[in-house]
Amino acid sequence: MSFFGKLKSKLFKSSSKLDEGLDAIVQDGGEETPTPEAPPPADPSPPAEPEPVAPPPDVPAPEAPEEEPQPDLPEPDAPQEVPEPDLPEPPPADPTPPPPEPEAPQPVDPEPAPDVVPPPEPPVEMPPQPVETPAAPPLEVPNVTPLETPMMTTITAPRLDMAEPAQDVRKPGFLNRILGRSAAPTEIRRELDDDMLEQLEELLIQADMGVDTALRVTANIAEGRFGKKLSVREIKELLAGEVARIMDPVAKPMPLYPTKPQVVLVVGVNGSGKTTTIGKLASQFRAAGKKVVIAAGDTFRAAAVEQLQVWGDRAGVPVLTAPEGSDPASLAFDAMTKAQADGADLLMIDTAGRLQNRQDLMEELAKIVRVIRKKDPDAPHNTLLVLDATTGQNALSQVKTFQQLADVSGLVMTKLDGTAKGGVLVALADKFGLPIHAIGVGEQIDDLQPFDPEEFAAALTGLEAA
Ligand SMILES: Nc1nc2c(ncn2[C@@H]2O[C@H](COP(=O)(O)OP(=O)(O)OP(=O)(O)O)[C@@H](O)[C@H]2O)c(=O)[nH]1
Repeated sequence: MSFFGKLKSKLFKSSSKLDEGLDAIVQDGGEETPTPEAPPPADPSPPAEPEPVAPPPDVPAPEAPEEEPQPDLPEPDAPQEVPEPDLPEPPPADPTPPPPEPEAPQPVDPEPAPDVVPPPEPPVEMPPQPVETPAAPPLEVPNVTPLETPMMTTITAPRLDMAEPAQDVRKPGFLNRILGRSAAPTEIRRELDDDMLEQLEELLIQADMGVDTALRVTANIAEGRFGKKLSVREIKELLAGEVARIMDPVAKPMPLYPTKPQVVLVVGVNGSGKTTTIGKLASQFRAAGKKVVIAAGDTFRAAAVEQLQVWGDRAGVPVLTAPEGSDPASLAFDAMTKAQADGADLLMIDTAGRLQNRQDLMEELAKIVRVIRKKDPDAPHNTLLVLDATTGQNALSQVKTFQQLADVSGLVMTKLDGTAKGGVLVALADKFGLPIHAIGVGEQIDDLQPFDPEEFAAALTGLEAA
């Protein structure tokens, strides 16, 4: 919940893009319909109405959840014994289901009092959910097991079968009452047809999910729902469910092994966030009690080395450097020797990211690997590819390229904060199935989070926390 709030706010650009797009799609040809059961939008009171269907007439119905679907009969409450069919007094010309009592102050009031008394009920629209304790453990620091258990999600995938619609934004609250509209909760729904599907596909492509993934996702959403009327909320839930389903298999923290030192080679194009990510990871591992050594393998750029030293200081981890222009493989060898001598748990090796000269880079990486294998034939134990989310679809070609250059074992996606291209992560998962170990959501040392598919899906689609 706390993490969700943080991630959601970090991913606001992606989610608002989808949000706005979905609103526009549903409004385009959609029509206002009463919300099926109109549960009160997330409020602080104990929910009293467990009944899934058949909204009670107007009575607040404090308890006594009617057990059968007949809404017509006015509750056995004292006051209105009168027939009064099912239409409550504020009839906003609806189809069938009686509008479920506009201002129903839910929990409290002992007596009905139809709609006279506007209860104070604060006009909460979005749940405030501001501060939150960071809670979520940083980057999984699994213990010594080759195949870590992600420990994070318990797949609560928002299963949707359109029966659990609901608290769509439009809340018939205070303002409506003041304006004299008794405002039965309504929401716009649009029938799912070819046209709408096409618009959805388009929107997902724009959100950087890629054509193939967008087509697959929309096809899954459409399955069994063609011709049905869907609200924005329902579409978001369906979408989030699909995204989570794709992402779930790849959400894996970086595995830790008993080997000492475990060698982590970090690759990626210049500027993707390698240095920053190494610093963040080193800090998290150190906080978890691991002894870490960093090797500044991008010896071609003095600035890169300096930057890594700054991060090493922040993380409280030693950084081994070599003179500018020296052989990175030789530095890696020295670093390996030192890490072994020091009994370090982890050796993280930064590398250059000059894709302009792919051949040179390939040889350089291959040489680093060759050299460290003289010390440990199994090294590197992880090869992390760091990708910048703001590059959108370009991240896909970077994965392809680096898979040719190195034996990529997992991904870290940086800069998910402040980009509208977060959907590319879905495309990556769908296309390559490489483990996503962590996501970068800012420039601070603690802005690296474990990847949680459900939270990511909810944040990406703009779904409110349940
Ligand atoms: N907003 C945001 N910025 C990030 C994130 N990760 C890295 N950055 C920024 O991206 C820029 C590049 O990050 P570096 O870590 O230097 O990237 P690099 O891959 O090491 O780049 P080179 O040293 O040029 O190879 C820096 O300004 C970082 O602060 C992130 O998750 N969010």
